[in-house]
Amino acid sequence: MSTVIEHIETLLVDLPTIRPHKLSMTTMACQTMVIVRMRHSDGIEGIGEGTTIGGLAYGPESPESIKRNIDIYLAPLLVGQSSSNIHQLRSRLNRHARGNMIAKSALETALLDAQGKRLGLSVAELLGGARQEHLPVLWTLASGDTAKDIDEAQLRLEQRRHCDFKLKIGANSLDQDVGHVAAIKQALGDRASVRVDVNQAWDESTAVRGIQALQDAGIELIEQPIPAREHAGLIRLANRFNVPMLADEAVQDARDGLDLVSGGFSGAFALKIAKSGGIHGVLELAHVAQAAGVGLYGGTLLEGTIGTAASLHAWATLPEMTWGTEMFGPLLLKDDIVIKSLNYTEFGVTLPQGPGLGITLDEEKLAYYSRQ
Ligand SMILES: O=C(O)C[C@H]1C=CC(=O)O1
Ligand SMILES: [Mn+2]
Repeated sequence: MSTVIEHIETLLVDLPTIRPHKLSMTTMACQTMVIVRMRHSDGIEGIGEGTTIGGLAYGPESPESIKRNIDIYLAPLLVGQSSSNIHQLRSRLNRHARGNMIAKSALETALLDAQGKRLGLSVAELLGGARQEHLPVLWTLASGDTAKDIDEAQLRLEQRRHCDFKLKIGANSLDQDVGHVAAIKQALGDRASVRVDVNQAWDESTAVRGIQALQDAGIELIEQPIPAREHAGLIRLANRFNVPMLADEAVQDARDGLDLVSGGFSGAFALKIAKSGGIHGVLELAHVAQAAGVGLYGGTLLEGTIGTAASLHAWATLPEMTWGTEMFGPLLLKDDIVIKSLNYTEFGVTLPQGPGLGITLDEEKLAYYSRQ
């Protein structure tokens, strides 16, 4: 008899951050992850993670909606189904439930983790094999204080932890933001690549002024300067400036990617398993980008170790990414819920080894940080 999905459990896990993390739409002191535990009839458990930023501040799914929608709508679509045909299970979820991409991503991760454990293969091997085992990782400077950000960057450089930095701007006035970014770039000089993420905070005319000033200050990449839906505006900005644009909230999946490139967008796409409903969806977007000559960037919604590992297995199957990755989520958290944390060395992270994700839950820590 074939293996079936027997039970799906979801847990809300709250982990404090090492310092306040200030974005244009929220300031985080804690990260909430939805952890999925999926038990199969052969005794194997697959784990997955669905995580967003700042409750409902970042996007239309909150941790609580992810958990409830899995429990009430998505899990019943999977329980009793055969475990191993992941494409069929994805179609079933998409046929019966719209949206909920983060929830779907968490479930697909758990399916892939279980299938890998069953076959004795890593998730990257299930996807055809890893082309890279060590991926570059940037760090986001977002303490809200210029001097603190400079100290943090110097330390990360000395530790050989990170040499690329992304600054979160858009919460303050344009002049304040430009002053902040230029001061950090000047302090770090050629030792570091400095990029910004505006998280949709500007309108197009503010963006024109802001990007010109940031380009003059030596900033290397401008992420999502204007609202997600303004594709035409993002294309205009990409064509107007030498500094490249990185589409993040504007590009959820392959369809968005196709719209942008067919409209004349150039630059790069931030890939996130959470935006695209999981690993297969995000690889579809990556393939559109590759075909169109758009650069790749491995993005995060600040997931913990499970979601970060799942993303790394996906990125590992791609050729070297033009803009590296930002898979630093676990480093922003004070503690972890896994036995062995990811290994960050030499300005990057190593792909975890072993069957499935290569990650084992720490039951005590999980119980301690889980919401009652
Ligand atoms: O890119 C985003 O919009 C979300 C996230 C990634 C890094 C970070 O600090 O926030
Ligand atoms: Mn972003």
